[in-house]
Amino acid sequence: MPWTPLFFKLDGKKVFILGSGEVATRRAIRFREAGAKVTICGDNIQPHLKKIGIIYKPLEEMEKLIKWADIIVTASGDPTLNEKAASLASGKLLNRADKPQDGNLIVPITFSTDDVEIAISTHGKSPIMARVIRDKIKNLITEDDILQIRLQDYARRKLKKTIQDQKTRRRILYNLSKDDKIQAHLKNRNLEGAKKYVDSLLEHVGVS
Ligand SMILES: C[C@@]1(CC(=O)O)c2cc3[nH]c(cc4nc(cc5[nH]c(cc(n2)[C@H]1CCC(=O)O)[C@@](C)(CC(=O)O)[C@@H]5CCC(=O)O)C(CC(=O)O)=C4CCC(=O)O)c(CCC(=O)O)c3CC(=O)O
Ligand SMILES: NC(=O)C1=CN([C@@H]2O[C@H](COP(=O)(O)OP(=O)(O)OC[C@H]3O[C@@H](n4cnc5c(N)ncnc54)[C@H](O)[C@@H]3O)[C@@H](O)[C@H]2O)C=CC1
Repeated sequence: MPWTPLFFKLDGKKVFILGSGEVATRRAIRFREAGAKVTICGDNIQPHLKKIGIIYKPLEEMEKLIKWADIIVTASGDPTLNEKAASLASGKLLNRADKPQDGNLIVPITFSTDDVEIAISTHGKSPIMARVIRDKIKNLITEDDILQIRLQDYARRKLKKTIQDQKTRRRILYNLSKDDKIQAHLKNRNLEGAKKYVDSLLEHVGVS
């Protein structure tokens, strides 16, 4: 399988989107919300996109814009035009919304909270099923899991400051993740109590 999932920091990245229909608009909003500089070529200019800083350019500038961009999205309804843009984008990050297997970037369906982010792809086989599976997984994540993430974050920050050896930090963190008293605190939604208990445990190993 030539694909691997990654989380990519889009802040400041330059994105060129060909097309201005449903899919192009969805991509533009998603990339813009992640902090990218987004330019679109298309005939369906939408004022609300301009308001969030998405720039519209005429199709004649496509070649120049593809050179400028870090990421190119082909999402027009014209297969020949999409093909042309894709060939100009050779060597760059390319999302073929129209022909996924010919690009090198797939936009997965996601679900995120402050603490966890989940992305699902069916390798372009069924976006509808990607959504169904995303919703199933979403329902499996409990409040305990979220609190446990916050507690691990608390403990590992503390450990990183005081314990040099990563393998030792790892062992302690695994133990904390299985600790019955921590789990009881988290069941009672008592994150502060769990943190205090972690503080007391860490004091025993010389971490304060
Ligand atoms: C490869 C990918 C493009 C990429 O990487 O950019 C891709 C490709 C294609 N989708 C097509 C069709 C549909 N896509 C949707 C919906 C979504 N599609 C999304 C992602 C992706 N779609 C990527 C792969 C994700 C994966 O790997 O699973 C979602 C998850 C995210 C998003 O788009 O933001 C979003 C859910 C949004 C939500 O639910 O919130 C629906 C449903 C609907 O519209 O209601 C339909 C109609 C039903 C159907 O066709 O299944 C066609 C045309 C096929 C044809 O010609 O008939 C192609 C091209 C092709 O397959 O050739
Ligand atoms: N990734 C995804 O989730 C999906 C991908 N698709 C694929 O993406 C393509 C676009 O889908 P939608 O946005 O739903 O279609 P749409 O019909 O809403 O938009 C197509 C856009 O392309 C523009 N366009 C068409 N021919 C053009 C030309 N010669 N020059 C300039 N602009 C031109 C149209 O003006 C329009 O803005 C589809 O052809 C399909 O292959 C379709 C549905 C979902």
